[in-house]
Amino acid sequence: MDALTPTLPERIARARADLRAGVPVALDGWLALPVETAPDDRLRALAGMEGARLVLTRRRAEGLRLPVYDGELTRVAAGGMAPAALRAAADPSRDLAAPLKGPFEPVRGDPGPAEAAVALAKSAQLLPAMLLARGGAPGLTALPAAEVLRALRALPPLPPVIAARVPLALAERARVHVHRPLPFGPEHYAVEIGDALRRAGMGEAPLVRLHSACFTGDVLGSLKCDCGPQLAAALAAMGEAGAGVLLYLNQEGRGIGLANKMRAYALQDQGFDTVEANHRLGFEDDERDFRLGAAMLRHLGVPRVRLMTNNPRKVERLAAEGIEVAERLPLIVGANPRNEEYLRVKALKSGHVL
Ligand SMILES: Nc1nc2c(ncn2[C@@H]2O[C@H](COP(=O)(O)OP(=O)(O)OP(=O)(O)O)[C@@H](O)[C@H]2O)c(=O)[nH]1
Ligand SMILES: [Zn+2]
Repeated sequence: MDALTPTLPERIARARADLRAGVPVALDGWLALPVETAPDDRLRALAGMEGARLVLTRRRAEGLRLPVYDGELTRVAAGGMAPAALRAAADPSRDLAAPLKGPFEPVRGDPGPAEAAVALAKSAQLLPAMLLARGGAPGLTALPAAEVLRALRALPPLPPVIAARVPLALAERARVHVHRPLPFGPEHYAVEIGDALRRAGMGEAPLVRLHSACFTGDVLGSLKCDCGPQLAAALAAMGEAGAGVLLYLNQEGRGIGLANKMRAYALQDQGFDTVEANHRLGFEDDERDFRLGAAMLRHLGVPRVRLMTNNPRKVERLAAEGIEVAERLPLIVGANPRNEEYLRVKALKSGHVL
């Protein structure tokens, strides 16, 4: 392969853009099309092709009361299925409007590229519902399914691009570092407070916060969660200590993206809790990859941390990646009557320590 030929990770980046644009991707002789973004005529065309099937996650299948799955996926025959029926099966925020779905006929046997197709949809932050059929078309991004799965599980290189001083109201001596995943993906930010990096170099364990993006909480001041107050309290504590590192990971909505988080909120308005809503959409309750945080800490030269979190999974994930968590500091702020239930469910179902 020469230097001008796109590598597999580069072709995967291109495939993610294709899927968001509603363009199918070719996987091992199959076409894979996301139900969420595909235009109706394209869904109809694929549903008319040989072997047409709808691939959903087990989570979504459970929501549809479809007790047919192999492993984490469900495949149902989709030959001739109308676009509206496909969309209703894919998108539970339509469950109230379109309560009657099916009957569905399970597809068994060789799963083909089903798993890679769903993994690509998730990595494009689309609903994990893919229409598959045998065939090809000119001009499509073509990928080998098994290698796609391996590549999507791997941690991308996350080099720092640039850093500059940004004095903050809560911590005047602050620098913002931008880290950019290669070849392509959302950038993540490290906010360095005071002389945290110098002190880390001398063996001290600085205050560290792994914060996941929450547009509604961080920017709008939403009362549905505790993100905004946690962000402010972490920065204030670091400012006071004169040192700290806040990693701002662009994993909105626990990794499902803002559109899906709003779908989850719509389901929560119908009575589902934060975990159930994720499952109903076809996602796991937490789709974040905390290895990103560890990679950024390694780049910054911070091997030991005092981690501000109530989430034991963050401690475990960092430790598994070789970052020593010298201490876990609880970060309990921002409780209010509107997020009482949300915090209770996180403690009950996601193991958060209150
Ligand atoms: N899918 C989904 N995401 C949510 C919901 N409420 C908040 N979030 C997201 O949850 C994440 C909260 O992140 P953090 O505060 O870093 O993590 P945490 O797991 O609560 O752990 P600690 O705050 O460290 O104790 C953000 O990405 C929010 O956008 C929800 O109801 N559904
Ligand atoms: Zn939030």
